[in-house]
Amino acid sequence: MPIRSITREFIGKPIRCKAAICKKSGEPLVIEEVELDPPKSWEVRIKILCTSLCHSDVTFWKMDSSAPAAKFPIILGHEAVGVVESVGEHVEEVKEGDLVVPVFLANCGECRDCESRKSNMCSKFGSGAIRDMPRDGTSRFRDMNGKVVHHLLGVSSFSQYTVVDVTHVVKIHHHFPLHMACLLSCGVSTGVGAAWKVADVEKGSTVAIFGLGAVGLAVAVAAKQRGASKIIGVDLNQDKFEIGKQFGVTDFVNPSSCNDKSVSEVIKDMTDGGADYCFECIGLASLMAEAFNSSREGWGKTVIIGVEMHGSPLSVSSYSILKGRTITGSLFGGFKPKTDIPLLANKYLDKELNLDGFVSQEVDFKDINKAFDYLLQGNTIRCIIRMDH
Ligand SMILES: NC(=O)c1ccc[n+]([C@@H]2O[C@H](COP(=O)([O-])OP(=O)(O)OC[C@H]3O[C@@H](n4cnc5c(N)ncnc54)[C@H](O)[C@@H]3O)[C@@H](O)[C@H]2O)c1
Ligand SMILES: [Zn+2]
Ligand SMILES: [Zn+2]
Repeated sequence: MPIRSITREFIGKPIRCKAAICKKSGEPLVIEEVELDPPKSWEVRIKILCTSLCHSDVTFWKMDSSAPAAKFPIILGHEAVGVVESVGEHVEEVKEGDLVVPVFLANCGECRDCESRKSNMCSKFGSGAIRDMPRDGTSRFRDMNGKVVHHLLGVSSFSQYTVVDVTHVVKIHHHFPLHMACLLSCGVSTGVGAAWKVADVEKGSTVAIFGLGAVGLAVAVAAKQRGASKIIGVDLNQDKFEIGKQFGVTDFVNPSSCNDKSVSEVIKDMTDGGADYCFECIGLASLMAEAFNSSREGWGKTVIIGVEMHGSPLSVSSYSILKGRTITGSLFGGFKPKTDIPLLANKYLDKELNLDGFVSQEVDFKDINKAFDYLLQGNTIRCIIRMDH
């Protein structure tokens, strides 16, 4: 049976499937059977075909169990592609068999923010139901003892099936390559959007990217496509220079080889006073400040993409801001998922945007913990997790 096909026998009923459950902060995921309810009104049940590990999953995985936002057991995973198995009442946008990308950011299309050109922060459903379903705050997953298992970021893709609110679902062309669709679900779209929509990088500009994971490399690809003259990668992993060159990185700074200078001083020297655009794609407040300090006085713009791993506050000098530098941030690169993912998909198909090279490993679902090992060891860009069905 082709993997994309769906069976109709569970429509309207709970379905039993395998999910990788995170039972405690920082512990390996455990693959177990769960029961998943049918979709309620405005919800979509999706058969996940493949998923991948974004650093934000690791941040939630590591979150201290005593943190107010922490809820265990939980099903992580928010970068994925799948096929619609069934839909709840009022769902007209997608139907059984459609290929869809679930996204952590809601896009209702009707609220003030969704209607504004200036925002992608859907104010009706918020910036991601961090836990459980956005409309009623309950979970659709239970373990075999009937105990609730929580959702993450409105997606929970580390499961053979998941239920997602329709505002978090984007339909894509049925023949679109699965791995690429998976990448567009979070990391790659986020990086491209940050460069194109948030920073609006222009031809000839200088760019500094802190962190050359999938997100940072996507910033590089997008900055190159806009004609940036210098794209400086900053990473502790020296191998990322050679890797980065394939994505448009032209220069490299390893913070551990800066001797007595700070990274920002080195970048200022390399850019005749500071980079036009700086991006933080790691998730550490100290590096967000360093990125900001690397930006040029007068017009330098810093975009925060990283999710601070420890929740630490950011401290920058107000005098630096007086000198005309700006600092901003974005979720999902400022893109509106429902309109911008299909646009990016078309740009990829039309060869206007080269997104090859992001998949560095593939593992079977049963080996999902290997994806965590690769990311923690720093030798991955994106690891695709193939779902078995
Ligand atoms: N804002 C959003 O919407 C959004 C979306 C996706 C990911 N993110 C965040 O973006 C960040 C990057 O995600 P990713 O999946 O590309 O991560 P990743 O782990 O794949 O890449 C991070 C890179 O940073 C480097 N690095 C780590 N610590 C460093 C340090 N102290 N100095 C220099 N380099 C260092 C690593 O070597 C690695 O190359 C994460 O914080 C993630 O949570 C945000
Ligand atoms: Zn992500
Ligand atoms: Zn909205």
